[in-house]
Amino acid sequence: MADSRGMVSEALTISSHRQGQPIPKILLMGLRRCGKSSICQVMFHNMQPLDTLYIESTSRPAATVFSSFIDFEVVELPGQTNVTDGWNDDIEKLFIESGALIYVIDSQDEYINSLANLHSIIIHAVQINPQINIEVFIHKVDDLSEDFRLDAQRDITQRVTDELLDDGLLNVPLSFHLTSIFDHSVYEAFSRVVQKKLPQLATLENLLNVVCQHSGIEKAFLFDIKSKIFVATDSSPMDVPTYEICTDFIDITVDMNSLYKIDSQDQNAGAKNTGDDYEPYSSGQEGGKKESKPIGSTTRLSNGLIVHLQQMVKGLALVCLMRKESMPKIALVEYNIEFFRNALEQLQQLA
Ligand SMILES: Nc1nc2c(ncn2[C@@H]2O[C@H](COP(=O)(O)OP(=O)(O)OP(=O)(O)O)[C@@H](O)[C@H]2O)c(=O)[nH]1
Repeated sequence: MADSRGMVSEALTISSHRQGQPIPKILLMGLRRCGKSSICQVMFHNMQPLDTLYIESTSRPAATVFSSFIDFEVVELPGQTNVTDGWNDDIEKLFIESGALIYVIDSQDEYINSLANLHSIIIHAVQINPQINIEVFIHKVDDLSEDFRLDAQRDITQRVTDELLDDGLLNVPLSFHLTSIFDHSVYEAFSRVVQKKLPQLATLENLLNVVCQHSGIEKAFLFDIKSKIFVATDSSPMDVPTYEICTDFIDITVDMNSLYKIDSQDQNAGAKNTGDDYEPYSSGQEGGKKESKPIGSTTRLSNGLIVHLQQMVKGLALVCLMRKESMPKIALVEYNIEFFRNALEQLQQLA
């Protein structure tokens, strides 16, 4: 088995590059069995949460390219990797290339060792790259009651920040998220991590605000269809049920879309184009992309709300919720969304 330095070197070797530059990384770290591989498999490889019970322990670094508005590479380091074990150029390079470090803590286990490990990693990481966002996932909270979750979050936050204060580190960009692969929390947390690294976030949010205001839309999300990470949303308040409705609607639309998938021969014959539009995530390699074939769908929920999904650029979809009164204006909604799509295309070209 490779030692820690070997692991770090290997993580750099498997990294992807675009136009000669390394793709910005999101590091995924944590002690063994804390749930790192499960998060990656569920989010980026469509694994069912219960199937993660059979995942074998990771012994080598693994990389997944997350291709969204801008590209990221999620690099998982095996639990036994000790990046604080001596200093070398590879460790420095790894932290410099990383925009965020997600540290996963198993909340169902004794977390004292995790906190000590996290502390030494933060000290190293911020020394090398003060801009790196440290994102702590307090994970596997599905088995904890609401009170216990909040207690765990309070306790972990307090201990981590106190220790950093003792070391004179006051301004570490540090966030804490309660997560589980058995609900939407891990998607929301990952979305927040990605959003912090999007230079275009403010522009995207403003654009979404304008679309909502002029189209009678109550809430709009710009989702990455494959991972269900939302890269932006408008400024109206967000609640979990709304988010869940939108992500479930993506699943339904994609499933329906696959049911009525038309093969390339039919397309050549001029058949209506409703096929699958995105390729699976590549594992650290740039894969050949299929041509984009937009998907879209609208439905009315039992509570009267309308959900509308329209695919935008690069595997992104706009999912919005409207009141039924907006339904007669659906042509206007689509017209405004078309403007939004054009703006996205322009932003993407600038990126
Ligand atoms: N209850 C619960 N169990 C989870 C969750 N996420 C992962 N697990 C379980 O935790 C165990 C370990 O998950 P892994 O993903 O293999 O952990 P890892 O951090 O990749 O482990 P190493 O590869 O050894 O470093 C598996 O049995 C998962 O089913 C979660 O959100 N809730």
